[in-house]
Amino acid sequence: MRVGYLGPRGTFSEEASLRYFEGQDVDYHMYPSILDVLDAVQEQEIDFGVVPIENSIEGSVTMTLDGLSKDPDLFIVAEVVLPIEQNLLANVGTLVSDIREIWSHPQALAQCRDFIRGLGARGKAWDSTASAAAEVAASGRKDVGAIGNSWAAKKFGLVILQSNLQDASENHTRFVVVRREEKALSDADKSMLLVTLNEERAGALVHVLNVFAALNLNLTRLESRPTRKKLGTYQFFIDVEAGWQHDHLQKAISVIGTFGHQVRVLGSYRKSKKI
Ligand SMILES: O=C(O)C(=O)Cc1ccccc1
Repeated sequence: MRVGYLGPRGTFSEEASLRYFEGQDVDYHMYPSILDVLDAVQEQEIDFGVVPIENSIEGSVTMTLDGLSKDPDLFIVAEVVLPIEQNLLANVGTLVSDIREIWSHPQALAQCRDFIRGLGARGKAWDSTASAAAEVAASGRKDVGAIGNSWAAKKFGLVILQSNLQDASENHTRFVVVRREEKALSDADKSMLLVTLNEERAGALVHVLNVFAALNLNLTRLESRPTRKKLGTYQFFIDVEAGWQHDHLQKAISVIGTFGHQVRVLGSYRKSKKI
């Protein structure tokens, strides 16, 4: 089975993939961006893609949400929640006080905003934490550092100047495992829906939410993203504690449909246990 994730070696996405597929016969493929992973699933270059979707400090990975909403063939079949420990990585001989720039993935920079400001350094965005680490190593510079996984330090010959430096000690990222065709798992106990309202009218969202409440369906997340059609218009990503085949969820989807709104099931899977 072919599994793709955001590379190069040493990303948090790699860690999530290895943990989720541990013990299985897997041929791993790395891609330079999250959108490339989703495209590769869509084009069936790989069977599964593993992408980050949400972080406890910084919130949604908007690139993933937008990629999922754009592509009607993608389906989430699992989630993996990983503890994230951010580290300051640098070339041997670098002093923390000499660091002027910190390179990393935007999610990692955001998780360490206070730390970076405290150093008086500037952040610079790369496609992944590990690509930032690789670039720091290749540059040989002693006035830059990278923020990332301790695995990346080993892979690129960097030293860890400081560990566990994210702005809140509790730091978890939820990754999702995506495949192309729908595969409804009979033991799924959680689903992700994408609701697009057909009109803007007072109470439209409340009516949708009331359907879930009336059917005793617990919502664990509600995230809005712009429709990209007009300022002030949104789509809603809704996580529900019920498998896709659950009677109540089927009923909710059909009732919301009768209101004229669009509902797409983005995935259905078993709730992750924290690793
Ligand atoms: O860049 C990485 O290592 C990723 O896998 C994306 C990411 C960045 C920060 C936290 C979790 C995932």
